[in-house]
Formats: sequence, C-alpha cells, structure tokens
Amino acid sequence: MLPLIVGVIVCIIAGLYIYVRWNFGTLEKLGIPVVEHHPLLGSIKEIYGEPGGLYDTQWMRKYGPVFGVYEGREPQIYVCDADLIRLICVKDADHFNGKRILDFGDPLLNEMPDFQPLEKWKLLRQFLTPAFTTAKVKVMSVVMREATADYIANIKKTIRASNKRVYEKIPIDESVHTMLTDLITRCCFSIRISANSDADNEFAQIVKDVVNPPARTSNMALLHWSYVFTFLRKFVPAHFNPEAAQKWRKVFKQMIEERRRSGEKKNDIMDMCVEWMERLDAPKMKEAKFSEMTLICQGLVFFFAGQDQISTLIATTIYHIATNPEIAKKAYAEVDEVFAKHDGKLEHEHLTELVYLNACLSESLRLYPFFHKTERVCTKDWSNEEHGLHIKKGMTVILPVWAANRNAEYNVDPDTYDPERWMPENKDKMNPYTSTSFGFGPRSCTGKRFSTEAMPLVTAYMLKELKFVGRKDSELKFTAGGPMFAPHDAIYLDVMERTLEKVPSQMG
Ligand code: HEM
Repeated sequence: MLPLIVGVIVCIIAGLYIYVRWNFGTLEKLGIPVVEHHPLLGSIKEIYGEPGGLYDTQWMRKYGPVFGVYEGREPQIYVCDADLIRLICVKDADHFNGKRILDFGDPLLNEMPDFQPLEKWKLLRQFLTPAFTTAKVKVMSVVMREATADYIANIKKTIRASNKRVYEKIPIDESVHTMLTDLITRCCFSIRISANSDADNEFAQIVKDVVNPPARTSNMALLHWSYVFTFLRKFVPAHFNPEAAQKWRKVFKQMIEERRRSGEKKNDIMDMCVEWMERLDAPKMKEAKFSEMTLICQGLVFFFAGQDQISTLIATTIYHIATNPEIAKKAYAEVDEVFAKHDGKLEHEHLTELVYLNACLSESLRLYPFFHKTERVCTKDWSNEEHGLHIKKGMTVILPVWAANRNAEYNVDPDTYDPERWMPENKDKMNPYTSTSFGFGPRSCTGKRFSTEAMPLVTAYMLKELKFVGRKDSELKFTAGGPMFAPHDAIYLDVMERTLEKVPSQMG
C-alpha cells in the first residue's frame, strides 16, 4: 500500500511540475531574449516587487527593446520599439484586437471596458467614444473652471486661517485627487457635490472606497502562486473594494432612474446612460451580455480611469515646479502672460498658448502615468520579417508604457525630467510612437481629450493663484503597485497665495 501512495504522490507532484513549467520555452523559441526567471513562478515576484514600471525599464535596458517575460506561467512579449508599437497597435491592429479577460472578484467591476470579449468591447466603445467630443469638452471646460475656482477658494481659506499665511505640508496629490471627484462629477453627471474638500461626502467617499480595497494582501506567496494556479485567485483579496462597488451600484442606478423620470436633458454621461438603458433589450446587446450592470460600471469608469492618472500628472508637474526654480520661473511667467493677455481668464481656445506648461505636463505624462503598462492579445497569427518577429494567436503582447517612454534610443537622458524636449523645436522631430501614455489605435484611451483639457486648465489656474514651495520632506517616491498601477507616496508641499509670497522656501 505504501509504495502505491508514494507512487500517487510522486505522480501528482510530477504532474504539477509539468503543468507549472508547460509554457516555459515558448518565448525562447521565438528567438527573443527572455528575462531570467524563477523555475516555477516565472517573473511574477519581480512584477509585484519594486515599482513595476521601473522593473520593466531595467529589463528593457538589459535585454533590448523586445523581450519575453513569464508572468507566472503565462508567456508575454514586451515591446518598447516605436515601429513595432505602431504595427501592433495601429497598422495591424486587426491581429491584436484583444485584451485579457481579467476577473476582479466582483460582477460590477468585471464589466470594465478594457477586459471584455471583442463584440462587447465594440459596443462599449460605441457608448464611450461620444462622451468626449470636441464640442462636449468645450462645454465641460467652463465647468472645469468653476470646480477649480471652488477648489482654490478652499485652499485659500486654509491659508488665510493660518498665522503664517501658509498651508503647510499639503499632500498635493491627494488634494487634487479629491478635487477631481468633484470636477468629474460636475462634468460627466451634472451634479455638484457639496464641498470638494469634504472627504465624507457620500458620493466622493464611495468613489474613493472602490479603489481602496479593505485589505491589501499581505500574503505575497499566495498572490504569486495564484499566477501559476489560477484557482487560488479566489482567495486573494480583490484589487477593488466589492462593498463600495455594491453601494455605487445602488447610488448610480437611482441617479439614472431620477434622470429618466425627470425627462431632463443635460447632454452628459447620465443622458447617454438613460439612452442606452432603452437599448438593452436589443438582440445584439443581449447576445454580447451588455446589461444594466455594464452601464452602471461605466459610470464608475469615468472616475477610476481618469482620477488617479490626472491627479498624479498634475501633482508631479506641480512638484517639479515647486522644487526647480528654473522650471518655476518659466512656468509662472508663461501663466501670468497668458492670463494677462486674456483679461485674467483662461478658456478652451487659450490652452494651446501655454506652450511651456503643456511641455511640463507632457514630461510628467512621459515619466509618471499611473497605468504603467497596457496590452494586446494576438487574435490572428502575425509575422513581420523586418523585425524577425512571429507572434502566435493567443499570445499576450505587453506595451510597458514606462519603459517604452524611457527608451534611450528616442530620448536623450531619458530618466531626467526635462520639459524642453516637448518644446515645439524639439517635439516636431519626435516619432509620435515613442510617447505611449494614452496608448494607440482602436483600443487607445477614450479620455484623452478630457484629460488634455483638464490638466493644463486646472494646473494653470492653480499656478495663477498659488505659490507652491518644496519642503525638506518633499519627495516623489513611487511604490510597488502590482502588474498595472504606479502608486506613489504622498507628495508634500507648502502653499501660499501669490499675493502673499513673502514666506521663504524651506528647501535645503
Ligand atoms: C492623463 C490621463 C489618462 C491617461 C494617461 C490614460 C491612459 C490610458 C491607457 C494607457 C489606456 C490603454 C490604452 C491602450 O491599451 O492602447 C487607457 C484606456 C482607457 N481610458 Fe484612459 N487615460 C487617462 C484618462 C482617462 C479618462 C479621464 C478617462 C475617462 C473616462 C479614460 C478612459 C479610458 C477608457 C474607457 C479606456 C479603455 C479603452 C478601451 O479599452 O477601448 N482615461 N487609458
């Protein structure tokens, strides 16, 4: 009996060993360099370790612009070459029109557009694309200005309440993030939440809670092994907070119902939701499993697709302005000049005049996008002789945004924050596929127009009214955020009103 039991155990272990390592060797056969990896876990430990985008950058520098990585047992091709990115995302996009269908452990969150089967994603794209037409964004620009004015007024209140006339140690990233809940709610749903600094506001709180899971997993071993044995994912705490997602479902459904009952038209996202609610019974919607839940999730997408991204980019830009006198001098001078030219007001048409400020934001966008990678799944075998690359159907191609944007072939001194590279005389020489932060082609970001309006507008108004000053503890430190996100520690600055600018910098 004992030999039989031992035999069965040995067979099970051998079977598991073969299963775990089954895909190893796939990437090597493609003739591309492959990142050294753990014999069972692939490179998942590294992917979850340091800030992910920095790991990818180190790999690119060691292995070149195209290399293979095993995410657990899944083989993936990382591409940081501009021409290949163009081919995969744009020219031959019909060979790469998939993304992986991921499970976030909640039926609502599983409706996010990036992670849907092809037919459903096409419908979602039809829903999302009209949200930010040029005409709509122009109207939203006015609303953005109002939200920003209220935010600045709140900051000024705190400054005036302080004896030193300084709002000391403002966590500028969190502060802008909270303000964006208000700005997005006003622009997309025509709702004014009471005070944008009021973190207890129910709406703001729900949105905040969704992206803050109750407990991040401390059991890293479980997390790592779940990339090898996928059934273990059930035991890993969700990336998002399912309880808050439930609350969102209730609140957003009520909002749609109220708008439907009132018959009001505000030309916003809520109108689009009401309109699409009527279409849910159509056969093609049913076939694609496009449901009420799908629509309710899209409401949430307007927050979590943009809020972290936009707040990180505004905050990091302000951090560089606050801590670099040369950059500050140019940015403030330009903002003052443009406002003076337009009688103290900045409208949609004037944003392109902020050449230097837009260059600063583009540089933050190059270096610090919150989603540090995106992907395509190959849906038809694809070959390119010039690049000597053959990709089989089913293989995941990763576009490691941080690494690709730091490719020294296209950027001099790629790790340095240097807005000058985005000034017209330099920008015009750039290959557009070297700056990957919004993605490219049919699956690219639908929020680009909204973001490129909000970022310069909010930042310019903040600089017009407020002086940001670096502190001894001001730091820009990115932390590990798993395979997709690039979170950072709080960015502390001091802020004062520009008319009361006498308080000295605490830097150095
Ligand atoms: C600076 C701000 C933003 C950045 C850097 C950014 C970046 C990205 C990236 C890299 C992707 C994947 C693209 C690809 O795979 O080619 C994406 C997708 C997406 N983004 Fe954004 N995003 C931003 C703001 C927004 C905003 C404000 C919204 C508002 C709704 C939004 C909505 C979406 C949606 C819905 C998708 C999925 C598109 C699809 O799968 O078809 N994004 N974004």
